[in-house]
Order: sequence, then C-alpha cells, then structure tokens
Amino acid sequence: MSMTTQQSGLTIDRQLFDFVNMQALPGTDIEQETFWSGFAKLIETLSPINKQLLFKRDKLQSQIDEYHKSNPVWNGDKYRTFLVDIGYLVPSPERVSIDTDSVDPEIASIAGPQLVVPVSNARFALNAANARWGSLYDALYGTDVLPQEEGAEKTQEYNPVRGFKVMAYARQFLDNTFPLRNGSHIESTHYAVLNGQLVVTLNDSKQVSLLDPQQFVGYQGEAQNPSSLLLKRNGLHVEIQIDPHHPIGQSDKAGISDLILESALTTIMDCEDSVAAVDAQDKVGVYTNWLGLMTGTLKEEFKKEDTVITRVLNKDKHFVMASGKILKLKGRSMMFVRNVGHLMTTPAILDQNGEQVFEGILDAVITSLCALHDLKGNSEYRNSISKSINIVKPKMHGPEEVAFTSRLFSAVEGLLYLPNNTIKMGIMDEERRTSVNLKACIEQAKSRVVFINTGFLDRTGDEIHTSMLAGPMLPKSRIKSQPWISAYEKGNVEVGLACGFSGKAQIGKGMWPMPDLMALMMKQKLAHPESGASTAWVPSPTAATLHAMHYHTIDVFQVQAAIGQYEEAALTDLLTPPLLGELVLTKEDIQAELDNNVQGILGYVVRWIDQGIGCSKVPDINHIGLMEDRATLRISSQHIANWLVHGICSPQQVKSTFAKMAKVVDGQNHHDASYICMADNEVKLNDNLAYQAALSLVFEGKNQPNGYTEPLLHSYRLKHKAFQ
Ligand SMILES: CC(=O)SCCNC(=O)CCNC(=O)[C@H](O)C(C)(C)COP(=O)(O)OP(=O)(O)OC[C@H]1O[C@@H](n2cnc3c(N)ncnc32)[C@H](O)[C@@H]1OP(=O)(O)O
Ligand SMILES: O=CC(=O)O
Ligand SMILES: [Mg+2]
Repeated sequence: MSMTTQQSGLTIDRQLFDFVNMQALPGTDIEQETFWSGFAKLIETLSPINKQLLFKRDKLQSQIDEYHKSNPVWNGDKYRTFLVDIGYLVPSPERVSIDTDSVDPEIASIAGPQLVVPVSNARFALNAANARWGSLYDALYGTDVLPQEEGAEKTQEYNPVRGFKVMAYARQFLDNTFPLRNGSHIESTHYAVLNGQLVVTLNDSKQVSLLDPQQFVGYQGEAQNPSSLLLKRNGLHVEIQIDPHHPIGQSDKAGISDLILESALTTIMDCEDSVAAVDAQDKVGVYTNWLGLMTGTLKEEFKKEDTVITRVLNKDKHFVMASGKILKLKGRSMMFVRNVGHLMTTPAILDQNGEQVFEGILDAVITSLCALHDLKGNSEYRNSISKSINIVKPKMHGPEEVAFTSRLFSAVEGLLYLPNNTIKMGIMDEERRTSVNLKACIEQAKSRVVFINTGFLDRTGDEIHTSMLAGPMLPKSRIKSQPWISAYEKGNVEVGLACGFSGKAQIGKGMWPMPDLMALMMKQKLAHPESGASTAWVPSPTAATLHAMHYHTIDVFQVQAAIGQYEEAALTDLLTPPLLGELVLTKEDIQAELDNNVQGILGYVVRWIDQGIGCSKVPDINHIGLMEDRATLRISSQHIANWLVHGICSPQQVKSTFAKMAKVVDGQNHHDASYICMADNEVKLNDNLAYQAALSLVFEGKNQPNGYTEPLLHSYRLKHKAFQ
C-alpha cells in the first residue's frame, strides 16, 4: 500500500481518502466523519457474511468435484437429486411478482440496445454516454453492413458510390419503419410540416403523408423547410436531418444529410470485466470518471488524425411538436454502473483486522456516493429521471448472494441517507447456480431488480468449471450449440416474464463479441428482440445504432405478451454439461482449438498485465477481431484446463503452443510503440510476467475459485506495477 491514513479503525489509501473527501463528498451534505465511521460499521457487519458466501461456493464446488469422481458415467436424474441434497438447487418459489418502484423509462418501457464500456477509459465512456443518438450514415458507410463491392469500397476520402448505397439503404429503412400512405421514401424530393403533419413530396410532385401519421413527433427549423424531422416507432426515435448545403445533403434529392437513430438507450459504465483496476490508484481512476459522468463535468482531450478533440457530455435535444410545444429529449444514454462481484478484495482499504476489504463492498459504497450527485441535481444533466441509482451486479451465485447484495445496497442507502430501494439491481444471470435458481434469485431482489441479463460468456466459463471433472468439454464453438445454452437463454426470458418484468424491468441478452462483423450482427442479433429480450449488449456505439434497427422491426412488448410459461423440463437440459462424449477429435482439431484459445489468452493478457487494458480486440486464428475481456478469458483458460485434466492434450503440447503463439501475438502488436515483446528469446519469454500470468491461468485454472481469472490477473499486474 502507498501512503495511508487511519480513520474509524480503517487503514485507507491516501489517494482514495482524498478522492472521497475532496471530490465525492462535497455537495452531498454528508460529513466526512459520519461517512467514514458509517462505512467502517458497514464493512464490519457485512464482511463476515461475504466471506461465508465464498466459503459456500468452494464447498459446493468440492462436493460437485467429488460427485463426478465417484460417478464417472453421466446420470442426469441422480445428478439432479444430488444437487438438491447439497443445497445447490433450491426449491423454486411458486409465485414471484416484482414491485420495483421508480424505474427509468429507458429500462421499463422502451426496448433498445444496451452499450457496455470500460469506465476507466474516459474517451470511450463519454462516447458511450453520448451514443444515445448515432449516425446511421456513418454506421453504414464505415462497416461491412454494406459490402465492399467494386467501386463502392470504403475509402479515406468520401466515396460517393458507397455514399449512394448508404442513402439507398437508409431510404429502405425509412420505408420499412415509417411507410408512406402512397409511394416510397425512395421517391421523396421534399419533406415539410403542414398543419402539424409530415408531408412528403415525391418525384411526380404528389404530396403524401405517413401511413401512420402518429409516427411524426416534431421538427427543428422552419415548418416549410425543416432542418430536422423527428419520427418514432416502438418508442424509439429517428431524426431525419435535412441540409441541402451539406456535402451529403447536396447529393440527395430531398437534401437529407443523415438519419440519426436513437441508439444506446442505456449504457453500462463498467468497473468490472472490461477494466484492469488492481489497487487504490486504479480504483480512484475508475471512480473519478464515474463521478465526472454523474456531475456532468467529465472532459477528455485527445488527438485524432492531427485534430485535437475535446469530448464532453452531449446536451439534450429540443424539437417543436405538432401542438407547437417544445419537446425535450435526453441527449445521453441512461447510465448504469457495473460493480465488481463478491469475490475480490482490494488493497485500497484495510479493515479493523488489517484485512483487505471486499472490492464489491467498496464499489457499492463509492459508486453510489458518486451517483448521489445525479440525484441531488448537482449536474447540468440528469441521468436517472426516476431518481434511482442503477447498479449491475455480476457473478452472483444463487439466491443467498442476491439477498446479500440487496442487504449491501440497503446498508449503502442507510449510509447515504437515501430512501429504501433507491439503489436498483441489475442481476447478471451468468453463473450456473443463478440460472438454475433464477426465480428464487429474483425473489430476493423483488423490490430492487431492474434487469436480468444472460451474460453467456461468464456463464460458459462457469459451465466448464462447475463440471470440470465430469469429463472433457466439446470444442468451444460447439459448446454454443448444445441444449444447455438454449435452455438457459429461453428460461431466462420465461422466468423474467413470469415474475412480471414486462413493462417494469429489462430482460437482456448478451454481448456481440465480434465488433468488426456488423453484417453478421445485423443478421443474427435480430433474434434477441425476437426472443422477447427488451435489450441486448453491443460493444460499440456503431453497433448500437445498427442494432437499434432491430427494435423498430420487432415490437418486443408484443412478443413478450405471446411467450408461454417456463417449463420445468428445461431444467434437465440446463443441467446437462456440454461434454465431448463419444465424439472423437483429430490431432488437428485439438491443435487448432489450442492455437485459437492460446492466441486469445495471450493477446488479451499481455495488454492487461503490461498496459492495464481490460478489454481488447484480439484476432482469432481466422484473423477475426474478437472482443476479449475477463469473461472470454475465463472460457479459454478453463477450456484448456479441462482438456489438461482429461488428457485431451498434454502439458508439453500446451506449453509449446504458448511459445509458438507468443510470437504470433508479438507480431500482431508490432504497430504499438508501448508494447513489450514477449518472445525475443526463450529466457526473456519465461521471465515475462504477462506470459507467466497466461500460463498460470491455464495450469492453475482448475483450482481458481469458480474458474475466475481475477485473482491471477490482479496478482501479476500488481507485480508488474511494482517493477515500474
Ligand atoms: C462479457 C462481458 O462482460 S462484455 C462487457 C465488457 N465489454 C465491453 O465493455 C466492450 C467495450 N468495447 C470496447 O472496449 C471496444 O469496442 C473494443 C476493445 C472491443 C474495441 O476497441 P478498439 O479496437 O479501440 O475499437 P475501434 O478502433 O474499432 O474503435 C474505436 C472507436 O470506437 C469508440 N468505441 C469503441 N468501443 C466503444 C464503446 N464500448 N463505447 C464507446 N465508444 C467506443 C471509441 O471511442 C473510438 O472512437 P473515438 O476515436 O472517436 O474515441
Ligand atoms: O458479462 C457478460 C458475460 O457474458 O459474462
Ligand atoms: Mg460477465
């Protein structure tokens, strides 16, 4: 620990202490003395319970390991009975009906994309907050949604041929989303507002209105020649921007220069799996950005293509409505904050016994304290219009852990003088013990819960770890198509609906982890709203704008109304691990799987340990850039650990794959001046901390708590920082 201070029996890192006293507390009407003594009490009361919960996780895992050792042949019924006996599977409550109060409309009643961003990166975080509105033209021009056909390539200089394809796509979108009574937007030459209605002039000079005139909401500029028109479908807005003098508008018959789509309705400011925060210094960095978002003062200056850009939060938007009244729309995404889970402790504060405090407890207190500025109106902007603090809690195992989070939030409300249930809970359904007991979990947070979300990446990691000794797992790509995952995804929606989520709380789906494959995303992610999910995760603002189109196509609330009851039979599938079984893998299959996993592990870990970057785009062996974070690392490392346990590959084979792939990863990073090569020579390679961390994640993977990567990542990153 660096410089510390003693307060109320706690030993607090000076940077954190100063941040709280000088930046977070002022403006909240809470005295320093009261805060620190209340915080100390909270730690004293809750830490032993947190410890007990972790002890139970370990106990259950060792019982499951023992079961598999004594029952090498899979027997679903016996296994299920065993899980009931050890208290892993608990009775499902008959009826649960959530009654969460003061839920923000972006969560409760509008369906749309959810963006996730590492809050440690101010440039990205501001960009994400501003991603409530995104340019469809930019999203189409810059991605593979439009193929790079000859002549229509994406070029540095604006390519008008590609530009025309963008315009054509956008006109088609308008036709599909806001059809005209007669004719098509493709033929439009002028848009105007007459008597409070949108009137579109077509090529043949005919004037037509919208098939559903209610879709027109408002405009900016002159009614006869508006600069912007606001339309709405399924609760989501689209702005048609018109500027005949704009370089793009000039080449459009109606002067349309862009379509701005309401995109990231909500954003998760992530303190967890996409950030690398291992000590007080890092935690203060993360909290400073979150505080800046809540006070509206966060600002980032950076250089892009020789231009200095200053990024701040966007202001609200104003339109004249048909009635002549002014409509104000939020310029920013509604921000959640994701805290860390219950596992890790932090050196930022030592408790009364000199032990590190649980990081999840620290996060709950400090991120809520920062959000208090939003509730108190200390910002020019408003994040939660319902005066709630929306916290996403990841990696909880079962109902007791949800109950503990609720208790923690209650204690934080006491500390910050907030009304009960001000702090809302987003439950990540991403650990197996939560999926199989989901209804009971929701019951424990029935007055706080604002979302359930299938974090299928962590969930896959936990699937592998929990059944580590049941047998070797299928290759990673095949795990995705096994019955357990469809039972999990479907069950999550059905249980959420059975608990009354529709119109009250989000049912969310997981991340699109291939940030460059937007055409594929457009094909596949439609399935999320089609399945009844009111939101789904996207990795970037561009992806948010594109995915938003899916929610115009599908009315999620209508889909939800038609979804049936959760079927108990699905539990059998949910409990059946994705084992290799009779499938025989060739030597080549095995090596390809190892190459792919090791490349991903090394590519991610080297940036985590050496540069403190918690989320990276790393190419797989087919050169597709994949979003890697701690959850994807958990899958890859647990997968190899599992194959080692069952002799599918040998330790030597794994080691030589690592050595081979270190060179590949070095090559992939050659453009990065701050990158430290791992594989210049063998001695250097074995001394390299990032390389050692990557090896440990695999070779010690079997014994990591629930297969998590945090303990090893933190420990190696701290070693790296100590050398700097
Ligand atoms: C399992 C889970 O827990 S998933 C949740 C955790 N994962 C995440 O949060 C993913 C967040 N996404 C990211 O961090 C990034 O998109 C990555 C790492 C995947 C790719 O990053 P890069 O390679 O830098 O992206 P790329 O070069 O294509 O784009 C960078 C631009 O996009 C923006 N951008 C990219 N991702 C985001 C984002 N999530 N939010 C806001 N802006 C973003 C950047 O601000 C930058 O634009 P700028 O130059 O105007 O600032
Ligand atoms: O947090 C998300 C996940 O998939 O894990
Ligand atoms: Mg996760």
